Amino acid sequence: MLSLSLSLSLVSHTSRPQIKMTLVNGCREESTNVFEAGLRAPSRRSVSGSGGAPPRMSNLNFRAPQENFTIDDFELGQVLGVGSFSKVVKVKKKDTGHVYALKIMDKDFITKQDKVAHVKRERIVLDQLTHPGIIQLLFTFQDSHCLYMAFEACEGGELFDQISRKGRVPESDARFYMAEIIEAMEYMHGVGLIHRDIKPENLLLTADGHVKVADFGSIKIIESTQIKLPPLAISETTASFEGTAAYVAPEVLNASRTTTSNDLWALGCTLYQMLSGVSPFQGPSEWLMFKRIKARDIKFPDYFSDESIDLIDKLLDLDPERRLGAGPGGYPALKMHPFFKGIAWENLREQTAPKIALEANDSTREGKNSSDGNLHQNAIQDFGNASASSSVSDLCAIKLASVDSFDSRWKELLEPGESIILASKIKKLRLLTSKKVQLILTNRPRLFYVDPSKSMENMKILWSDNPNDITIQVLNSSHFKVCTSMKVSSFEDKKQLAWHWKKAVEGLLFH
Ligand SMILES: Nc1ncnc2c1ncn2[C@@H]1O[C@H](COP(=O)(O)OP(=O)(O)OP(=O)(O)O)[C@@H](O)[C@H]1O
Repeated sequence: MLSLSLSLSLVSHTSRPQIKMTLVNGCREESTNVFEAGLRAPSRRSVSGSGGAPPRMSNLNFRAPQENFTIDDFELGQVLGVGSFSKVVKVKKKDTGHVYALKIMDKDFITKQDKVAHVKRERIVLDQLTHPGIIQLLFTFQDSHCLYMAFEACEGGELFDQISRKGRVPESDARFYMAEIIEAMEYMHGVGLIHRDIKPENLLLTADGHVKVADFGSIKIIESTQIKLPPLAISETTASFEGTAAYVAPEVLNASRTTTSNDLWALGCTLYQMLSGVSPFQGPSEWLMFKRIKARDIKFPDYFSDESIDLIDKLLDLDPERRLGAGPGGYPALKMHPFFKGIAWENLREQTAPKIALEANDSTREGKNSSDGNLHQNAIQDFGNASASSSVSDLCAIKLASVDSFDSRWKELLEPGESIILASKIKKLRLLTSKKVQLILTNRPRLFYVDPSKSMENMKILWSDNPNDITIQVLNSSHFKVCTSMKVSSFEDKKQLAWHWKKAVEGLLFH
């Protein structure tokens, strides 16, 4: 069993702040007791959508109950993901054996980061949503340090990881993922909710490969919404501007009214990224990315089919009112687009989803077909491994270690007991030139690089002595900076693993 103090320390590190934009209107909360009374929502009318009506919330009862559990009621497993202000860990309830994804948030940290409203909104909104394509909140609890939200576990990881691992998602797979995302978006928009952060990192896969939309902290509700939020939480959503730079719609940059159409733009970017491996408006800085978005400066690779180009083109319409799905034809028009030919919309969740690509070098899972249930079996077995391990950062390291392929040459560079967490051949950028180096992160922790064309002894250490003296600044999915008090070094990872580097380093901090 992992110690709680260890498991919570990582929460105080932001993992994606550089690309995530948040300009909330600054309401601070009087309390971090966001899971408690005062968030009473009156009962609602039923709503349309294939997931059925949100539950009625009479008399303050949350559908996902506030339990009196403690963290000791759970066996902790692997880290499933690290968010800007949370860590999500796979847990098993000791008495029932049920497995959940437990989102753990440090109360002090979310208060300091002004994220209380974000957490509260997510809790209240998720409680009212019922759709197979939306991550389900099951229960919450808290202790004096932390808030805990238990979700159904999406063992297949992020759609982002599938894109990274496959390089590009085959069009038939992208079609299926798109159909499932569209069904969930139709439901969300139908109940008057704008997600505002649709992107491959927030689209999670179940063990059998079906998509679920996650991360409802940035939502905004439209006037006719059927979602109930307490007055304070409503005001917090009206004067805010949130999202992720690469997927943000041009009208958002022009400070126009937020509409459901913003999510359709992000959906177009997501399809482009699935099919090409990269987002459509990449740029070395946010400013250049925004310039490209506003100019709709987009280039389609030769291998894109005509149908996919046409669909992306129509989702990335500069006019939000003409965007496919938002225009007069609404969702039916979007679903009838020729790209979706062959999709049987009526029973997507019963169909076999695309096969999940597992992490390279994952010997325990390799060769196993996710759809045969083995992934789930392995996930359960993870608890045994987790208990034997000494810290959450080790677990995070285990997850990240297999991101890139390792070469026995680098082992010569290690000290006894030291092992590689992440290694990749990437470009070290200088002012006018660049050179290819092997960047290596180890569990000591140590971050160094070597020039493979030169002697192995000639390693340059970027970080070793002071474990907390490092920040990884991600500029976009391929560019990042390693910042220590001594120097700043810039890198370009063509495999788009910038976020993996950040996650891997942060997984080693403060334990
Ligand atoms: N139910 C789940 N099952 C599996 N993994 C999950 C689940 N929920 C979240 N994760 C993983 O944890 C990561 C962080 O979760 P989440 O996005 O909810 O956190 P956050 O702190 O709100 O982050 P951010 O706002 O920066 O995206 C996700 O990107 C995902 O990889």
